[in-house]
Amino acid sequence: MAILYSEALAILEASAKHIASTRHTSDRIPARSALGRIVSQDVFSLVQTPAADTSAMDGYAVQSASTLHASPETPFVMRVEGIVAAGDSSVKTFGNQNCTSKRRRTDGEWMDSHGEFTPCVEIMTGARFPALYVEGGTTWNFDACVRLEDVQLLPLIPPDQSQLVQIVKPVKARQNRRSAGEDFAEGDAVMRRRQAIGPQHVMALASLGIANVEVFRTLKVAIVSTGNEIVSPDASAADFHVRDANSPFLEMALQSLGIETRNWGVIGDDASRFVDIVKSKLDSEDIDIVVTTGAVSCGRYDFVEEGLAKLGGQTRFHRVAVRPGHPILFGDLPAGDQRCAFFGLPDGTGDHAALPSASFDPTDFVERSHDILRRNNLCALAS
Ligand SMILES: Nc1nc2c(c(=O)[nH]1)N[C@H]1C(S)=C(S)[C@@H](COP(=O)(O)OP(=O)(O)OC[C@H]3O[C@@H](n4cnc5c(N)ncnc54)[C@H](O)[C@@H]3O)O[C@H]1N2
Ligand code: MOO
Repeated sequence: MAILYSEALAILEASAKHIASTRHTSDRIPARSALGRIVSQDVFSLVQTPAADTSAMDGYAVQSASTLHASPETPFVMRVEGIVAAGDSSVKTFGNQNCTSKRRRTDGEWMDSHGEFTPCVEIMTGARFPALYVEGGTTWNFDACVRLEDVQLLPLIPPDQSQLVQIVKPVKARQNRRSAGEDFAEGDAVMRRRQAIGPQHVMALASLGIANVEVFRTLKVAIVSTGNEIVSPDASAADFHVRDANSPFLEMALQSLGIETRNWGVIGDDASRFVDIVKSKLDSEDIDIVVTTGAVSCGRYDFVEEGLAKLGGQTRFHRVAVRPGHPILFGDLPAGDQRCAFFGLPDGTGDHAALPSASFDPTDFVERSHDILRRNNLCALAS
């Protein structure tokens, strides 16, 4: 007796949940090998990046407030006190020769109201902003960067060849300054559970020093074709043979979802041989779902249900009141000390894409198990 489609879905859901809950679901793997994998838990940043305020441009770190009156008519002149590049922990000052403070031009032209040159520091893109700079009792806060292109170099001044630079418009507060934590602050979510890892995530994780991620285990699906008449696609085939078209289709369909597949080959219409092969394969490898094609109808050689029982498996449903795909069988069977899911798909090429999820996320697994029915065009309920 066939059961209703809705009943089949309910059974599938309950069994899939049960199976999923008894199997280990996630792996911890290097982020750099995790492309396409699904994270099984939220990933949070433990640090901030950038780690410190950095310059977004090559130019000069200046105190913006002191440049307020810069204009083409009244250029604002600064003396370059040092240089800082990405990777430097502090400013390299030009030393005594170039850094003697409070030098004055006799005409006072390039001095501030105290008769001193305003300091600045040459800064490279990505360099940390210099800390507060104290010179002769004055504290300078280099809060902004003026681009190299917006600065004019003036002739070096003897005797120590100090470099003076001038600008002709004010610099805005924090101009060209990237804030610490601008990309990620400490505690920010980098990825959310069930997100697929893309190249951009690998980049973000790398920038935060997160080397390993917890991902849902990739589902492993074993595929078995049944039938004495079935031969491999590359075999020479007599007119009573049928080339195995189902397993290549299933392999490709599953692999396109990132699922690992194992092809256990063609097994003739022989329940005992089926039992031996499936048992020894399940003993040697952790498989989540076994999918067979053929041999689920009611003919003399349709042995799959019998084979499943001999393996200690249980049929949860066999035959759903829908066409095509009417004789579909679903159950589970022992696999080591756990149980794995079992789908016995009916015959014909192409009309059954058993497409469970790429990952062993229990919720996803259930949804994707439904797809096995849906993609079989089983949605058209038969009466
Ligand atoms: N008396 C009844 N007979 C059938 C019924 C029924 O209710 N009463 N249901 C029919 C329906 S519906 C279907 S669907 C099929 C299901 O048959 P099986 O799943 O048992 O499949 P087989 O008999 O093994 O093969 C049928 C057909 O498909 C070809 N085949 C099988 N495997 C492959 C493969 N890997 N690659 C290519 N082709 C394959 C096989 O050679 C047969 O031609 O049962 C109806 N019968
Ligand atoms: O159920 Mo069958 O041919 O109708 O797939």
